[in-house]
Amino acid sequence: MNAVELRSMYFAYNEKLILENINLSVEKGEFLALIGPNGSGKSTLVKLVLGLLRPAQGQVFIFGTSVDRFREWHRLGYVPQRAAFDSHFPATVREVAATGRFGRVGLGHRLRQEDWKSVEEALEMVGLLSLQHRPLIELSGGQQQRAFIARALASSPDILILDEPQVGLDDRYAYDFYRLLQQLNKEQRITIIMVSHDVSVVGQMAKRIACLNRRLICQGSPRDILTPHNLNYIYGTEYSAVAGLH
Ligand SMILES: Nc1ncnc2c1ncn2[C@@H]1O[C@H](COP(=O)(O)OP(=O)(O)OP(=O)(O)O)[C@@H](O)[C@H]1O
Repeated sequence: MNAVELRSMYFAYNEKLILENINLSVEKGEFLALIGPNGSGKSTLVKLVLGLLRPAQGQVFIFGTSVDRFREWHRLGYVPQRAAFDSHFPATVREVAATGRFGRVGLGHRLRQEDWKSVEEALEMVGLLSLQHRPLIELSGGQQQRAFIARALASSPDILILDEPQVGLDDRYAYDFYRLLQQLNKEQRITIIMVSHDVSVVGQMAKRIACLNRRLICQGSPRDILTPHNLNYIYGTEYSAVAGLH
């Protein structure tokens, strides 16, 4: 059974076609990177997988169940684009991470000891346990980013979806962060779908890459996909030169 499957999926905003005939399967335990130029529909595709948007045509399945009938949303952890965060949210790091647990226990229910244990484990994983009682607004941008990753991990998800998570992370944390993602994928078998522009990182980490530009223009192993020809097509010549792929 696939973790995620999109079948002949179309999506439009106000009659403007954004995604066209998308067929994409993500196997359980896979690490898939989604790349494509600005405005190519990557975040939109992610929102369709999360059930936040509904396709105009076609189907989305999560663990074999159509999104219309899927109820186990706590099995999906989501780290949205940084711009979507409200960094003035008046809460501590621990409280922010704990909000991720409510998908599992249900809103309005109290977190029990084992739930707090999962929250603390998530904070430990992202290296924020020692800062857990600090207000989020007192943290650096990179630390805030890690707090939101802890929130996604607090529900012990089977699928982790990250939309350009590296934006705002400085190099030191980016390295730890990518190591963490690999650990989660390899040791805990969490399926990862990551939207990223960082071609060199994607090439090292992802098992498979899908390139989007309204349609799915190619998918395959990093070796097959990250060719100068494809990168020129997706991003233009300068980009592939910067990425050192010539
Ligand atoms: N709420 C919305 N209403 C109307 N159009 C939208 C909306 N959100 C996104 N779009 C449009 O849909 C297209 C795809 O946007 P999307 O954010 O999915 O692209 P993306 O590949 O994630 O881009 P980026 O790399 O810049 O983050 C863009 O043309 C965008 O302007």
